[in-house]
Amino acid sequence: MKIIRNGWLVNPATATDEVCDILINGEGRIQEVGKNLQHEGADIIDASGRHVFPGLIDLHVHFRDPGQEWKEDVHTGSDAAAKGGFTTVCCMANTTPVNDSKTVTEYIVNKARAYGKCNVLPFGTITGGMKGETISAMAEMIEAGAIGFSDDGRNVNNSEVMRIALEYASMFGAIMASHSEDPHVGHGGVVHEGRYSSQTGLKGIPDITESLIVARDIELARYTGAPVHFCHVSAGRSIALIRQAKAQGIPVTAEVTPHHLFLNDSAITTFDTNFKMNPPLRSEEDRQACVEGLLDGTLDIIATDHAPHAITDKEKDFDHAAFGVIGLETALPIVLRLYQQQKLSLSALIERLTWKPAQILRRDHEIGDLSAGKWADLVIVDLERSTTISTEYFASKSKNSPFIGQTVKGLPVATYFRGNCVYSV
Ligand SMILES: NC(=O)N[C@@H](CC(=O)O)C(=O)O
Ligand SMILES: [Zn+2]
Ligand SMILES: [Zn+2]
Repeated sequence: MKIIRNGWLVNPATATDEVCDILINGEGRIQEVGKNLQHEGADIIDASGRHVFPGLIDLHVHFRDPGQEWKEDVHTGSDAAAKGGFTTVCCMANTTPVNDSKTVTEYIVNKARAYGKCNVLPFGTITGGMKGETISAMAEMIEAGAIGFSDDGRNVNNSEVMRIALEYASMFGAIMASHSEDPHVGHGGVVHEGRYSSQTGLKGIPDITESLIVARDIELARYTGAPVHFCHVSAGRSIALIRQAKAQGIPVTAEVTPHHLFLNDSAITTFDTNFKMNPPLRSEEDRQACVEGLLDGTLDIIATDHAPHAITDKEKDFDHAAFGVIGLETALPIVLRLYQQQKLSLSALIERLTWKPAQILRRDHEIGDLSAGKWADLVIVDLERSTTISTEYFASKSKNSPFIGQTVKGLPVATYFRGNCVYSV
């Protein structure tokens, strides 16, 4: 038994926002939450002066396992998650081979379970081989532990394939995550099409590359009644469409990344390839629309799109460098700025990293909530602790962060997964 003593508990699921104790049983579940809890022989973890949040949940990471383990693997990805305060992450299927079978799904689930630092819940592909042509073996992947489907990294171009996939996946209650990118509009682009693409001469990807497919998938969700989740929304136009769809009762949800909330395309004038990702950093107006969308609930959750790449993939000229940035270790302190700037209450912010993603995952009966009976997945945070992010900061195998050099405040000091300490400073 353990008692997390005197931490300031922020638990959005129960609207708890006060100092209390958490008693954890030998199974790793919460026995009781309350004031001055006592239990003979329990280990006491002093959290006074610290905050306690449910373990963070990330609906969008790339762990490169199997196939590109030099960039990341399930173990180092789990280490990065634990360091960032995440106890559940959902890994995308664009591995080598892609996860379009129960074999790959089982491999990931078993490796993550054996390591035991966090839940790693795999996405399977929407289409066989991620080729966009045929529906993948969804039923067998669900049975093996997949939580949803996505061809993330690639758009599903054929609208009929997407329509059938939505209908089929909805029978399992699985998430269908749309990497919305028209393959032709802005093809070959590397940065947002606008002032800075002209200035730098880099080929642009316009905002409509995203919003055209967001519009299509909203129509598919409306027509089929099957829910669609939008990955890494970056453009103001997409957000306007999602807002309108939600007002009409169409079943859509959406995520936004820390980098699209806090960076804009002016960063690319440095030609630093750690600012290259897909979708690209967009204009300041788009960035502000992302913040607005998060504040008004159009964008439901924050997800990192943690996309590790080796130095050799990034130390290239801008046109040839890989798309993607890591995010697990920096997400919490970066988005805490919204609280520090008084744009969002701490509880409302933490809800977007815990309770809301648990609901989208349909796992809210067991995670994302620190109540009696739930898993003791939690993070203890020192809101005053600060650091300047450097390459040494990362537990991830890759160092491709756009936040290197930035000073952040509010860091995890300990992470508990199923009652076990998996990270501490
Ligand atoms: N976001 C990225 O720039 N890259 C991702 C793919 C993706 O999320 O679309 C990757 O797998 O590297
Ligand atoms: Zn994507
Ligand atoms: Zn991704």
